[in-house]
Amino acid sequence: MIRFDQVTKRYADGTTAVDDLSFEVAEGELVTLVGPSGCGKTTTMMMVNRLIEPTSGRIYVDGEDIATVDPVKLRRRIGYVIQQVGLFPHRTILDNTATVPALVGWKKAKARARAAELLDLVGLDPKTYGGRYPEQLSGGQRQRVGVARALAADPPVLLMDEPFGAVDPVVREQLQDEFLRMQAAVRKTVLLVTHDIEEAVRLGDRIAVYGQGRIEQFDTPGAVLGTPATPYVAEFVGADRGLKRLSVTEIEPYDLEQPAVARLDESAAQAASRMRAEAARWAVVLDGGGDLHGWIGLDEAALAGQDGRVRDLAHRMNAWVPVGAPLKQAFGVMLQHDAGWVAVLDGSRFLGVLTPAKLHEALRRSVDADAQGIARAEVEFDSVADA
Ligand SMILES: Nc1ncnc2c1ncn2[C@@H]1O[C@H](COP(=O)(O)OP(=O)(O)OP(=O)(O)O)[C@@H](O)[C@H]1O
Repeated sequence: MIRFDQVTKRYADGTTAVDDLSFEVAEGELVTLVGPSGCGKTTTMMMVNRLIEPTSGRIYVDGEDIATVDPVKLRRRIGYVIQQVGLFPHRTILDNTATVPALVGWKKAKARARAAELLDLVGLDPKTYGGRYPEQLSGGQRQRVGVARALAADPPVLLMDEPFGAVDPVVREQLQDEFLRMQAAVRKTVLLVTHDIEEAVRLGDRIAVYGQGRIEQFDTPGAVLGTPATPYVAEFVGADRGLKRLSVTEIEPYDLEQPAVARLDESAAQAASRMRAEAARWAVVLDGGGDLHGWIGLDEAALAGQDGRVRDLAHRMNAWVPVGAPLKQAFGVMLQHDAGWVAVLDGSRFLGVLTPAKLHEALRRSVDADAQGIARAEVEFDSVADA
């Protein structure tokens, strides 16, 4: 959908901002451009909507050489989101959002209806926020309006330059999540510039890691983290690679441990004897269909004995995550509930639990899989003890 063919940009003072760049972004793909300040990310992006012209080379959008397309017409097909959102201070949020459709000649009512729909899409109720002015919104809300506005004319391509850079980390994570949900629905072809490798990893289908004016590696987040192509990339990806990997490694059934199980309809004594046999101090409580009901401790089960029912003694289990969620989420839930383990569910069906040791093992498996170029399920090692 977007193709760079040997593109070089040299500024008048001799600075080579982008040097012989070739890469391709597929339709519906989200590619993040990441690298240190001054490496040429913004220059790359601004050449796509012809705010900057390349010195040599060609750029194609949807198969068309953009040098032959009128820049104004080109920009109508390309949404642009920047960090300083640049909303018009004297126009309402609704009118700000409707700017581009109005420019391209939509009727006012249609443009506004579209704007309201988009505000809704980015999580701002148009009834509440549509009539406000930019200064009456928080930074994060303004950023969302910026995204809504860029999408208003339904462009197939979206360029985003540090779109979440101006907000605090908590809001940023929230905006990133919302953006991913939205992108799953609208499937734009997106180029997104960031200097934050964590953001690049969370958002990108693929990541272009920039060195000085060049792409050092262009690959999936897992590959960039797992097998950096050059020492430079390894350095950039950083020492806390394990932590970053937590956000991209998904929980699989083979990562899980099978704990002792108590049945909802059995007696506490039965449950206690099974826990003793398995040297377990607690058991998960499942119903007849294998759905998670909660958990029960050995001591309380033993104390209640024959007269106690598991059903009456079970505690609610709030520390759970769906299978396929990133390890980071499981880790977060563990910390949030101060729990030594989290249950992993497929819908409501119980699959197993993730303990800190299993989490560590899953991470190691992921590192080894990338190093050996095989699937994570195929990695074999003995136990966490020899890690
Ligand atoms: N108009 C210009 N004239 C001369 N040099 C420029 C001009 N614009 C950018 N540069 C230089 O080109 C290089 C790449 O700049 P660019 O803005 O693309 O980097 P970036 O990776 O987006 O950086 P940042 O993350 O700081 O925004 C830098 O060395 C910059 O100083």
